Amino acid sequence: MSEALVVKVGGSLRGAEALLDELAPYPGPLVLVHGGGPEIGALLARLGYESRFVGGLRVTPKEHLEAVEMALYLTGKRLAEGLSRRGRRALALSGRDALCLKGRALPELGRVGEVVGVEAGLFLDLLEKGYTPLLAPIALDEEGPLNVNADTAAGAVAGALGWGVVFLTDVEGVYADPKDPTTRLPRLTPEEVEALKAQGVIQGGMIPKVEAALAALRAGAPWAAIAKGGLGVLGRVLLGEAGTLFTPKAAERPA
Ligand SMILES: Nc1ncnc2c1ncn2[C@@H]1O[C@H](COP(=O)(O)OP(=O)(O)O)[C@@H](O)[C@H]1O
Ligand SMILES: CC(=O)N[C@@H](CCC(=O)OP(=O)(O)O)C(=O)O
Repeated sequence: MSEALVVKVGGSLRGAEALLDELAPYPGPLVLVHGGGPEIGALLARLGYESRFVGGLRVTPKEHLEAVEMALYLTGKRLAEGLSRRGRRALALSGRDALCLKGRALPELGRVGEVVGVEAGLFLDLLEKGYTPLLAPIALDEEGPLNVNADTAAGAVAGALGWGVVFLTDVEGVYADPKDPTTRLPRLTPEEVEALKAQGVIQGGMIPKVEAALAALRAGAPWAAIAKGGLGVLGRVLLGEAGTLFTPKAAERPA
């Protein structure tokens, strides 16, 4: 239970003490990627901006980008402090640090991007020195910063490292009925995901999450899982007792 993991910490979970209590003592190496959707939305609203989402992605005009970064970076620093206070020394970074996330713009969404390059060596160097990297999902292209969905960023980082990835969120996994937590699907293959998307079962913020899980597999991650944040979740995911597990083929299980 000390496998190296990428863990994505989702919007609804930040500030939850239980999550920090779960992540801080995890015995293996962790690279963390955090979101900040609610914080970004709140800051944009205070500035009088409204957000529009397309396929679960926030349309980000250039004039919104500064607020997106400010909200994400404060979120990251708070998380880093919380983990560090619990004995896991964490450094809050973004793709602008050491140019560690390279992006490609999706111009129809403004300054939104996908990830095309990950400087995985930086994360390994920090881990070797005893620091846990905690990454905000901002990537760079030649014009500057891009707002990347945090699930997308986590999937790319997991692919580059070749590690399993757990997307922690506010639901137990993918549900067959989006409103009914008793309908959690314990495992999904890429083919099954496509069918659920076509049926409209996978909606909203769950779309970039499952797409990130599948992208991680394509990029080299051995497995990916979506699970609800809380005490004990990482161990339960690794035992196959919690969450929705994604593998390239139905027969494969995490190590
Ligand atoms: N089939 C589904 N199963 C579970 N949740 C779903 C499904 N389709 C859509 N969702 C929604 O996706 C949300 C998780 O995505 P999101 O809010 O973006 O989380 P996070 O902020 O943690 O990244 C859930 O709270 C739920 O409302
Ligand atoms: C392009 C895009 O949608 N970026 C996201 C980045 C933060 C994020 O993904 O936060 P959660 O994990 O909390 O949803 C956004 O602006 O909300």
